[in-house]
Amino acid sequence: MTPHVAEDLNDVTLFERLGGPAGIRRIVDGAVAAHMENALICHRFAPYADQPERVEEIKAHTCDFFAAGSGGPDAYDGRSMRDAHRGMDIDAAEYDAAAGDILRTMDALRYDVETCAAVGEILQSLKPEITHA
Ligand code: HEM
Repeated sequence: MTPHVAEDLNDVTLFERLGGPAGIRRIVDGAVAAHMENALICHRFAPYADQPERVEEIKAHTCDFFAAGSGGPDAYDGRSMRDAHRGMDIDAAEYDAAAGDILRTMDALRYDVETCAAVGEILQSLKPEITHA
């Protein structure tokens, strides 16, 4: 491999490594399905079981948020993470459960270790905004 090619590979954004909008959507679909089965947090999502349109909206916003935050072309113009979770009083264990669902979903979808680690770092950075909002 020539140095030039190696440099180009390093320039690939996280958004591209996630597989763009389709890849992010697969992760969000898998993570939400996992949240529904996760004993620690399923009660947070249970009220939406009979609101498929609202679930679709939340998923779409989450995809847009991850796309913008990973270097995608479109800006995220939705609510801040603090505003989206305000009043829920999500604790650290619940947060870690949700983050674990996302990373296990990525593992199952066979994302490489570096890409999972990059998402893990972003999730850690969001924790103070989302917990006890
Ligand atoms: C892991 C990082 C997380 C991210 C990136 C994230 C992202 C989002 C986004 C973008 C929305 C949509 C807001 C909207 O439609 O305007 C949302 C809504 C929601 N999130 Fe999260 N979230 C995270 C963690 C959590 C956790 C840990 C819980 C609970 C255990 C949770 C529960 C919810 C619920 C119940 C809603 C729906 C709120 C509503 O109906 O307005 N989220 N989240």
